[in-house]
Amino acid sequence: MPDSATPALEWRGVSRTFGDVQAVEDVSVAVAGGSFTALVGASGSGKSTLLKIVNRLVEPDSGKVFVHGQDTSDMPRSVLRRRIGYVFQQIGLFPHMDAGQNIGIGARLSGNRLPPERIAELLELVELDPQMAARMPQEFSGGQQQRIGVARALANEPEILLMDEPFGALDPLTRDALGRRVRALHERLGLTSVMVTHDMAEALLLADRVLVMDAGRIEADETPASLLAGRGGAIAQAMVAVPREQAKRLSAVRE
Ligand SMILES: Nc1ncnc2c1ncn2[C@@H]1O[C@H](COP(=O)(O)OP(=O)(O)OP(=O)(O)O)[C@@H](O)[C@H]1O
Repeated sequence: MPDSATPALEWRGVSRTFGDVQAVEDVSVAVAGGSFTALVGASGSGKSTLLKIVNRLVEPDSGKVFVHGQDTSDMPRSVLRRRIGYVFQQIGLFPHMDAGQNIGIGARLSGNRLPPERIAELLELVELDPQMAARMPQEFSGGQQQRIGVARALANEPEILLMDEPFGALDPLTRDALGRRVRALHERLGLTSVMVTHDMAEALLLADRVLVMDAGRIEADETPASLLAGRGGAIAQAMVAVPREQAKRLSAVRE
């Protein structure tokens, strides 16, 4: 039975190569239930692969993933994916399906149908008008589309929400607002969330814990406060320096 001492999610000695590329190398991390973790790193550092291994979009070469102490390699993929909501990079809505059908796709794939009232409830959860269920994806802005992506990920009432660069394609204002909304939803629904981002400022502002990846390995595992106090090593500090330098340069701008 799950209990609060068992991590909600754990990678244990997980590795994966693609040809000559070591995408993920011997990663062991345990994520506490109810926490919001950011996975930060340069392009190609292995963040997406680490996330995809959780719901078995990618299988590891070695190592295992546990959800509430249960070995995921023993679970049918459909059962695993019902317990884990996944927000894809580049939104990934089906263009020929309306918003409601996109939100209900997980249920449909497992032979069920989400009732219209549940679709309306999910749209309201991400602060969209329930009347919008019949609109096609291209009739929404990028930020609204990504909110539909979040509603879709939450449709099965998952315990864990994985987000792969969810705000990557959005303008900074929308990105900031949506980040706050997602953090508020995380609290309200009692989720365990892991979010991949390139953006250290976003990670520092939204997460309880920041994992820094480099060349397939976790190079730092710190709280935002600890990173801002200078800990986590050279790679993490080089990433923290970017928003800090920008803030300094902005505060030096005079009329
Ligand atoms: N299906 C695949 N086939 C071949 N190589 C892959 C595949 N998926 C990932 N890789 C390689 O593994 C490495 C890690 O990729 P991954 O997508 O996990 O990195 P990332 O940190 O998420 O990058 P980004 O921030 O650009 O999305 C990269 O060198 C990538 O080219």
